[in-house]
Amino acid sequence: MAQEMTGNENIGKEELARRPIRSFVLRQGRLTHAQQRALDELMPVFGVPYAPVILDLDSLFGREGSPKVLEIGFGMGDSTAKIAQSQPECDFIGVEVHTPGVGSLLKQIGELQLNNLRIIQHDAVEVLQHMIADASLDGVHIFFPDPWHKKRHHKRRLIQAAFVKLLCSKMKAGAYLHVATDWQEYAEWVLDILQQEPLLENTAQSYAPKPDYRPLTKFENRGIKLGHGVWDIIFRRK
Ligand SMILES: C[S@@+](CC[C@H](N)C(=O)[O-])C[C@H]1O[C@@H](n2cnc3c(N)ncnc32)[C@H](O)[C@@H]1O
Repeated sequence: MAQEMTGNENIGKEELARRPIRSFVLRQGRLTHAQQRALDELMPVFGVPYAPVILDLDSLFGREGSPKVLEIGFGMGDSTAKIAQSQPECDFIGVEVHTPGVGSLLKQIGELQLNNLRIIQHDAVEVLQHMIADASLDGVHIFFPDPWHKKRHHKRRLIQAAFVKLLCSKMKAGAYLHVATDWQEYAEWVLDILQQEPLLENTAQSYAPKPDYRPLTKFENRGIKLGHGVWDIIFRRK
């Protein structure tokens, strides 16, 4: 995952100048038949269309008081599905822009019959701003966000001070924010930004041990065998 997306050439210079800086570049991904079928059949059931209207999360999941966890950038959704399956008492909202990933997670929702997971296919910044009520989240997962290695691309990194402030406003007191990355320099960047946010406190001295609920991805397993590191950073909302 410490692989930089190089799709900038897909965006016209004018468009780049006009639009706000985003943490992703939309690429045309190929869909498998199974992903397409899942999109056709399950998106109407488990997808929440983007609209600038605050969601009532209890009615979205049809139950009151269950912990609500938001995941940003779930990729192909393998960890998301495993976590939702292992924590049936929690409700999960996964946000991702990449269509094959959305299809992949919908397919897993169907196979595993997960009722505690909903998907929003849209920019997570706008979802947070316009769809998530203040102080409504019990947890936030951001696993392997695009590291945007090059210095001139650092402004595209999802984790920025203003974004963290936005997240804090949506988190309940005591809620957790869990970021994992395999890029050491991004880990240091994240740790530094989270430490500077007065509404957050670190749950560890610096990096946290990997909690059991975050599954080891195939990619991560391979990396560990090659001696590569993964850093978990877990802060709590005061
Ligand atoms: C490197 S991938 C990691 C995927 C997954 N979390 C994993 O661990 O395999 C980062 C993902 O974040 C998504 N992403 C980046 N910025 C986003 C945003 N602002 N809103 C929604 N998704 C975003 C990208 O589309 C990409 O799929």
